[in-house]
Amino acid sequence: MRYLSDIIDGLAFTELQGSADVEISAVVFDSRKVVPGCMFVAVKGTAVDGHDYIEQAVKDGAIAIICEELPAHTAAEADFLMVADSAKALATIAANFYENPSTNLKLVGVTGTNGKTTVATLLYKLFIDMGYKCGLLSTVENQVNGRIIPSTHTTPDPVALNSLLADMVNEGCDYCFMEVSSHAVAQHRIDGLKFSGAIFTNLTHDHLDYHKTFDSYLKAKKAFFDGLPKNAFALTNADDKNGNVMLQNTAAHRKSYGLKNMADYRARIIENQFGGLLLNIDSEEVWFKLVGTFNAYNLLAVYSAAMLLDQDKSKVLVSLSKLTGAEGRFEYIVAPNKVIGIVDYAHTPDAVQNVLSTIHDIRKGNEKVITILGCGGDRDKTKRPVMARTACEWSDKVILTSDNPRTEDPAQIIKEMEEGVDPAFKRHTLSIVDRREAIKTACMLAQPGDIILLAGKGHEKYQEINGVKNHFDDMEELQTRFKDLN
Ligand SMILES: CC(=O)N[C@H]1[C@@H](OP(=O)(O)OP(=O)(O)OC[C@H]2O[C@@H](n3ccc(=O)[nH]c3=O)[C@H](O)[C@@H]2O)O[C@H](CO)[C@@H](O)[C@@H]1O[C@H](C)C(=O)N[C@@H](C)C(=O)N[C@H](CCC(=O)O)C(=O)O
Ligand SMILES: Nc1ncnc2c1ncn2[C@@H]1O[C@H](COP(=O)(O)OP(=O)(O)OP(=O)(O)O)[C@@H](O)[C@H]1O
Ligand SMILES: N[C@H](CCC[C@H](N)C(=O)O)C(=O)O
Ligand SMILES: [Mg+2]
Repeated sequence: MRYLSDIIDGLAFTELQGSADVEISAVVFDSRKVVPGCMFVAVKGTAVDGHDYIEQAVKDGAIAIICEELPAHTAAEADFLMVADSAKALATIAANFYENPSTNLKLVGVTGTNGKTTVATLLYKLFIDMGYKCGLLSTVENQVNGRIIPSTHTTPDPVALNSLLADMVNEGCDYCFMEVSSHAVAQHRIDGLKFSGAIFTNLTHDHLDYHKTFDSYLKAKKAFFDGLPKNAFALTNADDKNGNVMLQNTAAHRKSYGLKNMADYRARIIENQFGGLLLNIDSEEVWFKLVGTFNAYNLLAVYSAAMLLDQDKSKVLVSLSKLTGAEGRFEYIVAPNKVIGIVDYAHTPDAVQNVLSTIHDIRKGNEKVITILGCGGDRDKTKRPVMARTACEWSDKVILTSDNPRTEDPAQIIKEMEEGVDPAFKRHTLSIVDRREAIKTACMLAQPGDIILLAGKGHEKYQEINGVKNHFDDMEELQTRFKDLN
């Protein structure tokens, strides 16, 4: 049990109705989750306004209300606190409620368009392998020192986030590695946290439906760095066009990594094969299990962060060389007839280009590349034709299909992707709405040695259609089809 006075510590509020220092049973920001004795934080969202649910929350037992505007009728049963920004207040309150767990472990956040899950997961696996107790907050899953807690978002909401961090502290974790999405920064989900370090991977086209312009997407990422304390490290990618922007206004120690430009930590690719990468990393030659130039960046980011966290160089390199990446990122299987199938989470134009250029770099001869690609519904529409065009430029055949249509018409999404296909390439593309059928068709078309890239859904175990998540697993589908390829 926590007292109201504890959980509003540090909060600027402008009006208070009721003054009793009551016990608060929970902090909730969704009226449907109100429990007796809780505090309800009314947040203005993208779809509805939490202020419209205050009355319901009080009826259901909320005894303290945080809001930006007082409702017309303020029930006497509850305390009302007015704040300038409820989303920001929620972050402070959630951190206070769980006794500021981020101050009791070393928290490292990873941001960027692509590579967050890979970098955070590798850091988690690396530090576990080196004997530390750790936590992970990622798109694929959350982990509290080996215990898996399913994840619903790339970065959880402030209450879930602080609750998970508190579990990590209670279980003795030394470190937590987490992904920081641009939505999380913009919605202040991370505002109550104290970071020991931040890592920037890259910035390319995504989420313009939400941020509207590339510049405001960039500013959301930068705001994460702007908020770092001065004893943290701010590690950026020196080869990314916007890498230095991240460091412009941060109080933290500025560090960089890169393969091309001058940087504090440097690496060079010596070999890039299906079996892995041979890198010269900080003057040591090491084989890694991950594949592709983009993973050279991810590995270097992980190595650099480990150095900034004062770890032993050779111990780090030995451990890192044994590790595999995150589930659903460039995972491949080979059929009995030698067709290769790759499952990858590429769902941005840059990721599609990276994964396909990697396939080109590492294929042995002139094997054909068949790409199966869809685009998510209720997400950035402007990336659809670009992703399709990129896939066509780098493949011999492309099958356009569904990703997670969500509430959109899947045929319409495919139509918007088709806009990006060069007329000369049209005869090499097929549009098949049913993803299972698309996979089946690719398997029928592939000749021994050919490579099928199944892009966009990676680790996901479902396909979301009209609010319903039906079981669907790209790797499972591929394995079923591959059994019959003799
Ligand atoms: C667009 C977006 O990011 N939306 C997030 C946002 O919800 P919202 O602003 O739409 O909320 P809303 O539905 O308008 O409701 C406003 C408020 O009223 C409350 N409410 C609502 C209804 C009700 O009956 N009672 C009630 O109290 C809600 O709890 C909320 O507090 O805040 C919610 C709580 O934190 C999130 O769950 C929700 O994520 C939605 C489901 C989502 O799909 N988000 C995606 C886009 C996202 O966040 N993605 C990033 C990853 C991107 C990447 O990997 O690059 C992520 O971090 O996962
Ligand atoms: N450093 C990188 N640069 C460019 N592309 C990358 C990089 N790392 C991974 N990718 C590509 O992006 C895909 C997604 O990678 P990952 O899941 O690590 O990124 P993410 O930033 O966590 O994505 P999300 O925003 O969905 O959480 C991979 O499957 C791969 O195709
Ligand atoms: N974190 C990303 C994941 C996209 C994955 C893709 N399969 C899709 O559904 O669009 C998002 O929410 O935009
Ligand atoms: Mg991720």
